[in-house]
Amino acid sequence: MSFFKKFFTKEKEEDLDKGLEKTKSSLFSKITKAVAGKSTVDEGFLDELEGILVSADVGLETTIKIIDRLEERVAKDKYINTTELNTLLKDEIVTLLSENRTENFEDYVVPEDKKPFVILVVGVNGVGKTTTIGKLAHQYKKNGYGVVLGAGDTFRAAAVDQLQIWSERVGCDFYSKGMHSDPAAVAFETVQHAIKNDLDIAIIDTAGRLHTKMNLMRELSKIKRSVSKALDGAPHEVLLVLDASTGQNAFEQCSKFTEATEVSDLALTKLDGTAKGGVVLGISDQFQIPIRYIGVGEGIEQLQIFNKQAFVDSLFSGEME
Ligand SMILES: Nc1nc2c(ncn2[C@@H]2O[C@H](COP(=O)(O)OP(=O)(O)OP(=O)(O)O)[C@@H](O)[C@H]2O)c(=O)[nH]1
Repeated sequence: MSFFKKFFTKEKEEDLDKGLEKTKSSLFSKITKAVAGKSTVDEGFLDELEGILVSADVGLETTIKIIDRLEERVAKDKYINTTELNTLLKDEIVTLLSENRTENFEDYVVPEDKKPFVILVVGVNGVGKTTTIGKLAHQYKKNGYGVVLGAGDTFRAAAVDQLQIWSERVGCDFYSKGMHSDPAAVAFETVQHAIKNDLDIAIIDTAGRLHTKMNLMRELSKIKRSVSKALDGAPHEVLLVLDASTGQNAFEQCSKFTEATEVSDLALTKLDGTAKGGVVLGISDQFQIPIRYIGVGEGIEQLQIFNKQAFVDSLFSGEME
């Protein structure tokens, strides 16, 4: 059985379909309507498509890329009926996602030679950072890993408390030095805690305040330095969490964080509550950082490993019949 079939259960597929409903009805049903009955791809259609993609927060640059490619393919392949055009569009979107190193990765697994595997989670307040950390810890625990959560967002009492609640819910370790403690010290000691207790994974929360780029840069590099002092080669993953429903704001945050630190992976949350699912395409294209996870609901199981084919299939599903 292929990985895709084994891992992508019926339940997950339904979650994804439901999670993408709003994007689907705003973005892709508009596309399908524009496509319907067309036998040539003319200027008018391309203009219409451009407008639809831009309004779904795909971003202008990425939209132009998609349109250009479509034009090229259509000229080359001497097109076309409606279903073929739809397939071409799907192909181009999957290709675009592949070019951005968004490879399908298999299950919640970390390399054996990196123990503890240290994940630094960054992003502004309210994007779903704590929830994403909790969901991640849950998945790793389910796969038999020992996990500790480090409360590195020490600026708000609620952040520390919420993380503790998640650790209790998941049944994993929790490390905190309380509110107003030095986040770099928390990060250092969380890694030490993992080493001492023979744990496999340390997931460290950070505050990610965006007041100035310099401050953010200083804060994150201090945390990174202290993590690498605790364990050579760590952090192994810097995960930036973005709220997909904020559309263009998510682009801006991604830009600020990637300027401030090296981000290795992205999680896009709250796709279920938004029609702006197009940001997935735009962000992965513009920043060339793999999208690793998508949040499709508040439930503990509703953090999915991003699968580009499943994503595109779901977006286009139920259309064109
Ligand atoms: N619908 C939906 N809600 C989500 C998702 N991810 C997180 N949320 C909700 O978003 C809200 C904010 O999530 P938090 O995890 O508290 O966000 P945070 O970034 O840690 O923000 P603070 O803790 O407020 O700093 C919560 O109500 C979550 O349940 C998602 O994928 N879908």
